[in-house]
Amino acid sequence: MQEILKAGDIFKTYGTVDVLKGIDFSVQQGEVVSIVGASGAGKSTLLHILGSLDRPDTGWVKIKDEEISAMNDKTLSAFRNQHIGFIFQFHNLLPEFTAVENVLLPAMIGKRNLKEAENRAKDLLRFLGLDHRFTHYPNQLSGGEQQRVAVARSLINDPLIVFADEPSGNLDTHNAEELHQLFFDLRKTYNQTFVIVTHNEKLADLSDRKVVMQDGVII
Ligand SMILES: Nc1ncnc2c1ncn2[C@@H]1O[C@H](COP(=O)(O)OP(=O)(O)OP(=O)(O)O)[C@@H](O)[C@H]1O
Repeated sequence: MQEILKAGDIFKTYGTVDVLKGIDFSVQQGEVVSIVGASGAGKSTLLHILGSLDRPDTGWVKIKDEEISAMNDKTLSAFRNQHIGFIFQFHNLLPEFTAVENVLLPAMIGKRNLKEAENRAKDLLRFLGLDHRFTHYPNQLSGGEQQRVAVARSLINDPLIVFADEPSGNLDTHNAEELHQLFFDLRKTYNQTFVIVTHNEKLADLSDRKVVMQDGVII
């Protein structure tokens, strides 16, 4: 298996709080890795740094041999749009855009071929069981469906890796389990790599690897 992400010696302090205290982390292509641990352990902070949404105070992050932690903001922003997908607890869909249009947004920002992107958006929505929802607006979709649109949006640019922060935290048990199954279906069909911060023990147990954090370190 090929290593898709590698990070080392990551430290992060907010004010007087040492949030991350020397983290080493790696992910193989096609792996589904869960990061678990008590509230305040530093999971989201780590995820944001691995996903280039925040920078470490010291340490480095490489995605497919590109040292993203050394990139300037402009280069990093382009790399992020092209190669990294995100799913958050709240889907953050734009209410005035349809399901397909919401999925297309990262492709529009990245100035992709929009006809191709639209076909991919529809393929992804079909894969996620939303073939009958292309022209629906977010307020016409259930919570589980809205989150599946957000999953499709995270995948539109065919990212190397998707980072998810509590993706099922806002869903009931049934919808959460459906969403978790979709991550494994996407891995199986597209060899998609996921790093997921979760408090959901079932998802963590199903993952290929469960990384446990406590007080800013991996235990
Ligand atoms: N932007 C910030 N400014 C100041 N402190 C922050 C910031 N972000 C996080 N922290 C602090 O860093 C610590 C770790 O936060 P983080 O969100 O990474 O934890 P977590 O393990 O994801 O927790 P949870 O499971 O509750 O989401 C907490 O003490 C938090 O208050």
